[in-house]
Amino acid sequence: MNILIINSGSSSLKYQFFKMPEQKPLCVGIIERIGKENCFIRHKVLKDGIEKLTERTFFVRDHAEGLQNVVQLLTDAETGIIDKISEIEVVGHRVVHGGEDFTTAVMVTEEVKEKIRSLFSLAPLHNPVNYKCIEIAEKTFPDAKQIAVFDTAFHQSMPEYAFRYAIPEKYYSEMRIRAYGFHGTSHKFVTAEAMAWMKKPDAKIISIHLGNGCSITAVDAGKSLDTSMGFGPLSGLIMGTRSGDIDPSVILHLLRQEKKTPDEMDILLNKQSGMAGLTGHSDMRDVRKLLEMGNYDAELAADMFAYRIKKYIGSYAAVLNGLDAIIFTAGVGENDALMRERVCRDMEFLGLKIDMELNKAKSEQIKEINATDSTVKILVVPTNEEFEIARQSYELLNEEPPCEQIELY
Ligand SMILES: Nc1ncnc2c1ncn2[C@@H]1O[C@H](COP(=O)(O)OP(=O)(O)O)[C@@H](O)[C@H]1O
Ligand SMILES: CC(=O)OP(=O)(O)O
Ligand SMILES: [Mg+2]
Repeated sequence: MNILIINSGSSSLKYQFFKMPEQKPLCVGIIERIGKENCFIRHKVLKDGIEKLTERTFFVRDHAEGLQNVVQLLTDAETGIIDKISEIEVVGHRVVHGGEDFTTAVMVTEEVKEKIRSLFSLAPLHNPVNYKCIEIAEKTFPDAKQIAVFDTAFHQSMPEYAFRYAIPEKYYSEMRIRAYGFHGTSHKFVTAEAMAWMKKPDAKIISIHLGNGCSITAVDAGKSLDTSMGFGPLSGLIMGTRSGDIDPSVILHLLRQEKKTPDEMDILLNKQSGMAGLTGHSDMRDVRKLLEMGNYDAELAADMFAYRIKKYIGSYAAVLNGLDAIIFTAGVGENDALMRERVCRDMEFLGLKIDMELNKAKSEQIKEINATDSTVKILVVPTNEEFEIARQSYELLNEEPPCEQIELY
């Protein structure tokens, strides 16, 4: 079975083409910094045992334009992996918000699309883009089955006392206002990898996903118990352009004082806050350059970013009543050793002690970066949401999981 996976994040579009059930990734690609001047595509194809890499800086306005470029690359004689569009049999889509309705992968139907549309305002940086990609895929690959895998699904195991908000009950019973949690596909994948690596299926793990969007999850024996994002992907950690946790009185004050409209507040909190609001840059690589120049705003923002994560680690260690490992994953978590060090500083009381040298070493695989006398493991686990979506899509169509995991690249 040939399956194309499309993962639209808030700053990127990632895609992979797999042969299933072998789980062989024949093409892996990413478009980064969508909508920005220095937008970049990396497209890697494995053909006849030879790896071929295409990289270029170009400009795409949005994810839809990005996806059209991907389709061209996939079918191009030089860079492609298929001769005909009809060779793609299944398209698996990452969809960020699925509300309470989805706990597993589903076939995309008109009803599912309607549900995704109804959640646009709760995940404004994601659901509209995810929906657009589904529409483009339906037109481009008319014979393929379309499958949706939701970020929210993994967190449906949270207990009610964790997912409810302390507001009048009718807002839950009538309007389903509760915490849903996001990045579930990533948290599920990296914690499963870590449990297998530690040979500990009952491990208590804190999974820290630091991309453009950031979230942290307490996972006990493979089940999500609590997570930092809530009703939408806006609360919790400080992100590229999102504020994370903020006292609601600030929002009320701004609505009253500056007579902001709900849409203006939406833009302020989702697009103009976080690292962008504090330093002028949403991309941690740009913030890192400012840090190297000794910029005060960047130093403060990096301290705030790390401090927020630290607070959640303490709180989730209490939620889990123990801790076997913490995991760093996603763009910042996998690549920014200095940020990992800043987070893990002064955490010895919790049994967390980082090894500076191991932390600096580059690796494409899972790596342990804790000191030998750290009682809690500190792991860097490369996430692979596309792989997890491919597995879940295969399982949906075949009612059984694909064969055992093969080596990824
Ligand atoms: N080498 C690096 N050092 C620091 N940050 C990095 C590095 N590479 C990527 N990043 C960060 O990762 C972020 C993107 O992460 P990613 O998980 O791909 O995001 P998303 O899926 O949310 O679009 C970028 O904003 C960038 O700040
Ligand atoms: C939910 C979310 O924030 O996703 P991403 O980090 O991919 O933007
Ligand atoms: Mg992402």
